[in-house]
Amino acid sequence: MFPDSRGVSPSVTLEITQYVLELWHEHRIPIILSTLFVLSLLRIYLHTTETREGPRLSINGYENVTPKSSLSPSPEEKPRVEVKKEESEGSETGSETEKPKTKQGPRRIKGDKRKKTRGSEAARDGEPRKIQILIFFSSLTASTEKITQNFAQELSTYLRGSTEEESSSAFLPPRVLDLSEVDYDEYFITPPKSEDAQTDFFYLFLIPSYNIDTINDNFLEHLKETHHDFRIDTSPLAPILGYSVFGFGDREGWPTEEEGFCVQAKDVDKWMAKLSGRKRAYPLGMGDWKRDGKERLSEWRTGLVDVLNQLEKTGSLGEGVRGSGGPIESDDEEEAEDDGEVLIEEAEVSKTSKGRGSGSLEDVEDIGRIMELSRADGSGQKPAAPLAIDFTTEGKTVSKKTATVTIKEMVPKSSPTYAALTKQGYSIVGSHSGVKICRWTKSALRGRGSCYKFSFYGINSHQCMESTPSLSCSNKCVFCWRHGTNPVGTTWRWVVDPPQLIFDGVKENHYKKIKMMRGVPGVRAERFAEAMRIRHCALSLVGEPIFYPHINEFLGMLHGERISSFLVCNAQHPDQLAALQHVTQLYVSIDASNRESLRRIDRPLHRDFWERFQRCLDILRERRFRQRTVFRLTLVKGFNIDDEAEGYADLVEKGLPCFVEVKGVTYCGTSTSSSAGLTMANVPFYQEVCDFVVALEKALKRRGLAYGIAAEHAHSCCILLASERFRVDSKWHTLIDYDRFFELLEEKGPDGDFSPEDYMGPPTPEWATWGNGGFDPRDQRVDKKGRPIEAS
Ligand SMILES: Cc1cc2nc3c(=O)[nH]c(=O)nc-3n(C[C@H](O)[C@H](O)[C@H](O)COP(=O)(O)O)c2cc1C
Ligand code: SF4
Repeated sequence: MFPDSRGVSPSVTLEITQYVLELWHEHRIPIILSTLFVLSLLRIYLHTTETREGPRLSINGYENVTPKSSLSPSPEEKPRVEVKKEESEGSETGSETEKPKTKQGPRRIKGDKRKKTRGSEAARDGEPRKIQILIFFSSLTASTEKITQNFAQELSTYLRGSTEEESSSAFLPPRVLDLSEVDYDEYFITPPKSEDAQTDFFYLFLIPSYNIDTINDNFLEHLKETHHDFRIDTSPLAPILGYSVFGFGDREGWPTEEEGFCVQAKDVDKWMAKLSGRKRAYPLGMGDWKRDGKERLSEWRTGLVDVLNQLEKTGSLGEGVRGSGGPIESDDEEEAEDDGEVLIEEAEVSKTSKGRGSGSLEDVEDIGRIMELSRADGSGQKPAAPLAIDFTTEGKTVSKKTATVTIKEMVPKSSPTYAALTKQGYSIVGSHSGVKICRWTKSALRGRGSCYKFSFYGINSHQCMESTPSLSCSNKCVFCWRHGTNPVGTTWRWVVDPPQLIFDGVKENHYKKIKMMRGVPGVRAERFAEAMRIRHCALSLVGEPIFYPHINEFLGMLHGERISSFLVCNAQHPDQLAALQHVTQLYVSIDASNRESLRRIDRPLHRDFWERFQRCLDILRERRFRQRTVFRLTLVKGFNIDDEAEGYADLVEKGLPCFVEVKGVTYCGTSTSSSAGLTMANVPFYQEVCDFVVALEKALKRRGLAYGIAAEHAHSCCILLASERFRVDSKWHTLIDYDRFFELLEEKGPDGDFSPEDYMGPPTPEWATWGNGGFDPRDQRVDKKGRPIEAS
């Protein structure tokens, strides 16, 4: 054997190797275990000392996160406003050293790479977050530019306070950006990058409209292209916190929106909704720069400041806006439903009935429902003809059962009725009251037309609250759109909630629902602001309002806040009707012209329903010079139209109401009101309603009664006959002077002696009178899909 190059002989090497192997075989287990232990320690050490930048998925409020001193020292962050030019933006908003933290798909076409890591996602735990408002404007003749500068200054003051000490908010000074100078790619393909990854962005736009080629067209084209570019996410601006648009226009040249008023602001609003994933934080505002521009802008700013303050506090834009609670964004009109609209609808009934079938049927009034269920008997077959049911014929069971009933809540939270009603959009207040925002309120907020009560009586639908203090009723009308879901009873036998609780609750819930409309496309800032003041209350929703034992106190509260009251009753409670104090307008539903027909249609619970009905007409007649009385007729083809004009004329002769409202029943829903056998075929055409009204007018004239056809609202198939008492100098005066009504109430009290003529309003507008259709010319008519309908 020769020694190797280092002078070690091979035999020695072999020995060493054998020795090492022996050692290994002997101690390998402890060696492996110790190595694993050391590696684990190392791993733990590295893990605990690593800098973590976990994603922050939701913003949980900005309040108190930024000490004022941390925002104020930099001159850049003082409450100043300046027009940022394209060149100066780069250093502020983009940081080339900032690395994207998540993978980026091959979507960008130009500009910087899209970085999914936006401010909020990259936030370090506990570090303050900031909100940067960017105010974009365009201006050709410089007026918008000037307004924008002032606006930014004001907004800064409102959000940050006017002094350094006060500026402890999360808001950075707003930045004003001229759309003719900014690089669109920097702001409108993705939100800009913030230097510190701690800033979220909020976009505002002040846009004048031009029907000539301007920078607005380039800008809109860019928004449109971005949205349609298949390589870019359809909502690439979704990371911004929200946006809102205000438009300037000139009503002298472009009087209405259809004629182009503020058309480009509307377009910016539309495209920003798409690009931001519908983060409209506040409705589109519009102003005429020569007339109400400043006023509208300041109104818009007030609403905006509310939203921004909420954003700072909660990190959310509030319900109704995408990304913040339940979005109700939709371009589709919701199903028709309101006090005036009697709907044939059944969709919910069977479901609810099934739900109640599980042993919760305790009241005799539910016999109707039981009967329906048994009729349906699982076969799903509809009865061939409407059933004439007098529920009071179940007399024995009635007395037996009601005698044992203890006082309970009308609609307990745990009941299927509660679930069914809330699912349908009602807010249940206390245990027996409800409020729901009607489709006309939503429609008016979007400038798409008000209900017939605007045309006939001057009620602003967007300022109207639809509610009832009693969800229970004593009829089971065949066309009742909540038939089967609302409780029924002949007497009040439930817990009674105090009126103040109901009053506060219905208002609160109404406003909550209005606020949820903030992000809905087409809602106008001006009407939205007005809607935050309820001026009318339609006591009619579902159920029988005068059933509530404290109805007069409740009315007093409404009137105390100058909220008018339109109360609809079913002519089954003469005693309560006789005790009713002043309401602005008192309705009685007249669903048939004779006893048999009334039994078939209203399916009353009271045995003496016809006598009760007659007594109510007598009371109405007595009251006609104290209350503004109205007969409401709902026409259902095959039930109460044919040959009944004479019978109705007799009833008018008996009750001598101030007005007779005639309305065709409205069809809604996928199936018919099967329990009653109603179908679409029972819905009269408008022409049929017109023919009926003409026949009724003739029948009244034949009786020597001075009534005439005063107004119409073809859109909702409704026509108004009025007593000649409301015709002055050959002009109909169906409108109401609400201010005068409240003055009279204050002067004379709720039982005071004053007559409907004392608060008669100005003449009915020409467009609402008979023969002119009745659609509010301020609004845009749309079809069911929201497409504009051209005026014929
Ligand atoms: C040529 C021209 C076209 C206009 N077109 C419209 C229009 O289509 N719709 C509208 O509402 N206002 C229109 N206006 C009114 C402007 O929008 C309004 O004057 C606005 O306040 C101008 O803002 P600016 O001074 O910042 O450019 C137009 C004004 C001009 C001079
Ligand atoms: S009166 Fe009020 S609640 Fe009734 S339909 Fe009109 S806006 Fe709606």
